Amino acid sequence: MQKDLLLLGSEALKKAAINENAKEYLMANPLLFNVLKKAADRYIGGETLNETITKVLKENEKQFKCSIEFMGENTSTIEEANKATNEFLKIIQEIHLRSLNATVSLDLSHIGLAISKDLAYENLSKICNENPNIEVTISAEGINRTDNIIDIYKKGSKLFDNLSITMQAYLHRSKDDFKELVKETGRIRIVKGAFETPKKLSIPRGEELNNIYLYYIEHLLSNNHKCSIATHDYIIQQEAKKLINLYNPTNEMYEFESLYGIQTQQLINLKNEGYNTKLYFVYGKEWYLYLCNRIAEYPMNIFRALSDMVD
Ligand SMILES: Cc1cc2nc3c(=O)[nH]c(=O)nc-3n(C[C@H](O)[C@H](O)[C@H](O)COP(=O)(O)OP(=O)(O)OC[C@H]3O[C@@H](n4cnc5c(N)ncnc54)[C@H](O)[C@@H]3O)c2cc1C
Repeated sequence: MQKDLLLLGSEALKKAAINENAKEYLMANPLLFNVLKKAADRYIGGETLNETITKVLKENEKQFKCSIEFMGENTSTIEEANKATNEFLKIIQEIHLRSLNATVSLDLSHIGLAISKDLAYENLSKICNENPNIEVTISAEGINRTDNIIDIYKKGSKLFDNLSITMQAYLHRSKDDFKELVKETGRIRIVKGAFETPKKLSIPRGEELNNIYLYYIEHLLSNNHKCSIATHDYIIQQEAKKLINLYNPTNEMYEFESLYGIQTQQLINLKNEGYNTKLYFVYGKEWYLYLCNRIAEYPMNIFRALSDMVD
């Protein structure tokens, strides 16, 4: 009964997240905006890069490496895609200027993929070129974009050593994609996968998915290929620790990566045990969708959000 109610709440949030009218109404209402923003603050760097840098500096002091993303996707005009690209360039400049222990993450559809593959590649090239010492990781998006994302990654990898990619373990096609991705030297971030995908194309949450996730991680660690273990799943983290202890990779070869504000204690424990850890920060004005998604994927978070709102 309780589970049904939580699932119902989760479905409602997923709908609310993509309902433009609801979003506009909430954003235009200062009272609601402030209350929701309080709940979002747990999960985001802030609305601006400066706010995020303040949080990143704090986490760096605690020995967490960080990843920074200016949130957004599906940009529909060249002007917006170029504007987003400039923001990513600014992130890279600030990382360098302030000596942050941080990298950059981005959605290719934020910098032009929804308009054209060439535009996305051109903008990605500018971002990678800005500072070859700062890693740039391409996120995984909906399955309709996977081919283009992999093509762009492969092309970019020939020129940029600082380019990395994210692969979704839940997609059946990833077994083949993986064989292609390991031919390049960039870090492969393994995630379970967040997008709604037809059942026949993906593996649901459960043991089969955890096993394939760990198969990818073991393959990467045993072949000395850079990887990121990007999950909040306690069991996977524990199993990955065993693999790290077995293959003994050097520091830069692996990292445990979590989204800021989610199961942080697990990441703190990993760090205290001596493993490399990284926190993923997103920032920007589009936090409403991000907040809804973080609650919808783990409905118990609704109670945390309520508590944040009245705090
Ligand atoms: C660094 C990073 C980058 C990512 N990039 C992408 C990407 O590019 N493309 C993409 O499709 N997905 C991406 N994701 C999201 C990912 O695909 C999963 O949807 C997300 O990580 C939740 O799955 P999980 O591995 O934690 O396992 P799940 O099986 O979903 O959850 C396992 C356990 O983790 C905890 N947990 C999970 N989510 C939450 C939450 N919101 N709040 C509290 N506890 C939670 C719970 O204890 C849960 O039982 C990324 C995730 C991370 C950490």
